[in-house]
Amino acid sequence: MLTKPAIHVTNLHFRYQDNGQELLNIPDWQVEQGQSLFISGPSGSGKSTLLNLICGALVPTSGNIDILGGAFSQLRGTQRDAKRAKHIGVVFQQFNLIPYLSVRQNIQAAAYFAGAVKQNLDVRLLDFFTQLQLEPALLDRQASLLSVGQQQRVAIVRALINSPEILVVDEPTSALDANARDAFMEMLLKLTQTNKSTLLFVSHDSALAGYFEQHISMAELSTLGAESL
Ligand SMILES: Nc1ncnc2c1ncn2[C@@H]1O[C@H](COP(=O)(O)OP(=O)(O)OP(=O)(O)O)[C@@H](O)[C@H]1O
Repeated sequence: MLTKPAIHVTNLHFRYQDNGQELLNIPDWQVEQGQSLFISGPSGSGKSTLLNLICGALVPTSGNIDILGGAFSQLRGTQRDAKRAKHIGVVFQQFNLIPYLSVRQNIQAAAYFAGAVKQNLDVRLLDFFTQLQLEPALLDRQASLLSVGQQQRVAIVRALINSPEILVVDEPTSALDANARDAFMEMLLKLTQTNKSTLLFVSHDSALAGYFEQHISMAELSTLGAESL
């Protein structure tokens, strides 16, 4: 059975308004559903920018990004926000938890923005906490009081709580030592496989590529489909 690609990028060009140079030029690129993909590239090559475009925090200067077979980057802001909340989980480099809210409130906020506060939210929360070896008592702790490792795991729970089809992860291991990094990667891969999510993971650390089914560099992305233009 043919399934629609999780992500389809066509003729994408991107430049920051206050920075004249074109940063991204991706002619034609698809990511299939369920795939785990590692995107590497040196610092400044546009990895975080690409993820921000895919999750709709930025819009292309020109070109299109479709998500799950439907328009995404072309949608108006609120529609795009709603589609992101429903279908895309994001783990940022700095985790971006809301510091003055409790862990539970941080996760509930993500469920709320997806438009469906699921009845079994608490059950799912506790299940994730068990899998990630997080104490349930942490649920009522203020997010600013968590250790870096705890913040990272809570950020994963928040990203996965709505069972998104697509999980986008930006360099989450830079603050970890080698053992903690390996444990984190195994946990992330296991959770995304259980969830059957498409995983996009960016890092400048090519040592992590072995965890993924596919690996592409930012330089290769710029040439995909170029011959057919
Ligand atoms: N808001 C912005 N306005 C203007 N330029 C920006 C902005 N954000 C990033 N840039 C520039 O765009 C380029 C790509 O940045 P980006 O953060 O996407 O790269 P990266 O590959 O993720 O880097 P790193 O591995 O260091 O995180 C850099 O030159 C950066 O200075």
